[in-house]
Amino acid sequence: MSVFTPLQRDELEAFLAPYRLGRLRDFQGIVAGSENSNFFVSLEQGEYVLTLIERGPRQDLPFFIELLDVLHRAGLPVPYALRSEDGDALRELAEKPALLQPRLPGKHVVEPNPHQCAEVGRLLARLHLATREHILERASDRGLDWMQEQGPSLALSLPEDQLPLLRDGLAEIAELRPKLLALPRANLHADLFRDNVLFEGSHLTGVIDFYNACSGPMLYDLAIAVNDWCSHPNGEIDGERSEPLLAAYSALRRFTPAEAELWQPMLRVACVRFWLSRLIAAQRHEGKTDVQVKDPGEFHRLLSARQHPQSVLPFAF
Ligand SMILES: Nc1ncnc2c1ncn2[C@@H]1O[C@H](COP(=O)(O)OP(=O)(O)OP(=O)(O)O)[C@@H](O)[C@H]1O
Ligand SMILES: N[C@@H](CCO)C(=O)O
Repeated sequence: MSVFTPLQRDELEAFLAPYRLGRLRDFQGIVAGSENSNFFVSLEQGEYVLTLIERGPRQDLPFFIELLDVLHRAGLPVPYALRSEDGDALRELAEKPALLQPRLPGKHVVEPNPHQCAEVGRLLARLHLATREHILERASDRGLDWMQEQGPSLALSLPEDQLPLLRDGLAEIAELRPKLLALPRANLHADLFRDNVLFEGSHLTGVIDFYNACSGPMLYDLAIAVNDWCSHPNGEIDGERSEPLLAAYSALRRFTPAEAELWQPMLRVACVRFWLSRLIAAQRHEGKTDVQVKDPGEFHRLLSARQHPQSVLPFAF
């Protein structure tokens, strides 16, 4: 189970008291998730999620809190940091930065249908439209520079037959970097996988885990989402799911010609990013049975399949 920092009931009760949400009924470590420690917390006044931040620079936490406040005010179904009676959103528990957020309803979908994919496209467009006029600047700590820095040494850990694909991916990123960075920008979720979205039936009820959020090209968010939501097991894109996702997005924000031109490379960039981060996580947690480690090989398959165009951006709509 991915709870890196176990909690005692009395330390949790002391932490929760300043929120004035009533007595602690129950709490439980959350198995899903691989980066932070999360707990479902049941209090007299409702259901909440406590997150202990395990990774990443502490100085960025005010950015996440502010972004979620902006998105919450824009009516998006996101968690946001509750304030203690002293007005503090970011506190400390077990020597880790800690946030208490409302628990959102719904469940993750593993095999999304076209309607759910369209909901994801709409959600992303709303996120981008809510932030693009007043972008909260934060460079991704897993952006293009990070890929260029980490890629070559991680490539050495790969089986020889996978090496050329990663090397080509990194070379393409180096070549296209100025064009990618010139694309229209907003705030991005930058990790919109199925396990970060909640649904009740076909209704999208929550988007969680904004700890990779950053500022950057909006197209990158689409590429990350299409790769995860719309891929067949062999890595190829399923048009039955990608078309509704992209069409629902473009109904709210039209793609530009530059975005249409860079769509295929952007899908590959998003593959490289998660291939690398999964390789790092697999090395870091090797041999541990209590940490959820996602398969890096999935992004090898996706990147192989992305060598040939399978999806077109509907920019001419
Ligand atoms: N606000 C919330 N409402 C409902 N459930 C939540 C909420 N926050 C987290 N969860 C649950 O906790 C799980 C883990 O949360 P999260 O994805 O944020 O963890 P993480 O370790 O940061 O994950 P990841 O591995 O995706 O980076 C989610 O899959 C979800 O089931
Ligand atoms: N969503 C990521 C993990 C968190 O960044 C992945 O599936 O590799």
